[in-house]
Amino acid sequence: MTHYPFSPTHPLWLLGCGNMAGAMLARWLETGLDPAAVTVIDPSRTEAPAGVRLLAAPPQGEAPPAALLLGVKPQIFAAASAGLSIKGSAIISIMAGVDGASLAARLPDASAIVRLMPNLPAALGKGVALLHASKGDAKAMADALATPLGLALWVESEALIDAGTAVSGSGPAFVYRFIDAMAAGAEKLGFTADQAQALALATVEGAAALASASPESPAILADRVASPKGTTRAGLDVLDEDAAIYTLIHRTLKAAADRAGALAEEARNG
Ligand SMILES: NC(=O)C1=CN([C@@H]2O[C@H](COP(=O)(O)OP(=O)(O)OC[C@H]3O[C@@H](n4cnc5c(N)ncnc54)[C@H](O)[C@@H]3O)[C@@H](O)[C@H]2O)C=CC1
Ligand SMILES: O=C(O)[C@@H]1CCC=N1
Repeated sequence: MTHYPFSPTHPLWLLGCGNMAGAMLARWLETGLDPAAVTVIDPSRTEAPAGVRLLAAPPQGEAPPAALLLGVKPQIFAAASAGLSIKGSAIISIMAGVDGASLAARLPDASAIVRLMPNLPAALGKGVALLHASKGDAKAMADALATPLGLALWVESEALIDAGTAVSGSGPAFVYRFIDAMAAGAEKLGFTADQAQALALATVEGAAALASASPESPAILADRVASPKGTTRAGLDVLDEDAAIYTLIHRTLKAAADRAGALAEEARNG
């Protein structure tokens, strides 16, 4: 169980609680966060986890929360945060792109601002949380929120949050695409759709688990699978032709990271 620095009199508010903030909240509650310490502000939710207060709009006339998690889309951040009273609160933003300077300009009364870039496997405690301190000191609070999500990693350079948004924030989608492509290939080789998906998923899960447990790098492990003149080498020769897979993944990550920069601009104009 994690010790969370929140209570009904020292609360955590979530502004926007959809896919990502919802996954984080589920994990926090599962690991000991007191639901009575949490308020979800989200106009399209009809229910919240047991014991969590649900509001359609920011409460008026209440003391500011200890921390406010920004879980809305970057494009609606400006509209959604208007009228929020957060004097002295710590802000934890999971929004892609929106930089610390924009957050500070929009929420000047915040005592501290942390950018936290999570990913969806956080729901299982197998996610990644990249963190960057933009203003003030909310390290202990942010650590308490990040650690139960999986790997928590602070970065000095804010640019690495955009880079990490591409690698670990968006990354699960790229891995899912690989699994889907492997399953589609397996179907073409004769497996049923169900068999193909099960094979692809179990292979990726097992390969990742072994890579985690092994002192060897993934590059070495690939060579371990490949017997000289065997089946794996024949397949790797296709993936490696003109560094095809490296080039494709680099272009994929670059496009995602560049989009984070563009989102920042859209949020500023939103
Ligand atoms: N989905 C993912 O895997 C990841 C998402 N993020 C970031 O998380 C944020 C949310 O993304 P998702 O959860 O995927 O989107 P989502 O659309 O599932 O969640 C956004 C939530 O904001 C709510 N909302 C809309 N207007 C609001 C308002 N005026 N006040 C309060 N709440 C309002 C919506 O009802 C919705 O529940 C984005 O900024 C995104 O960049 C970051 C990392 C990973
Ligand atoms: O696609 C997006 O913009 C968000 C940020 C990282 C994952 N989902």
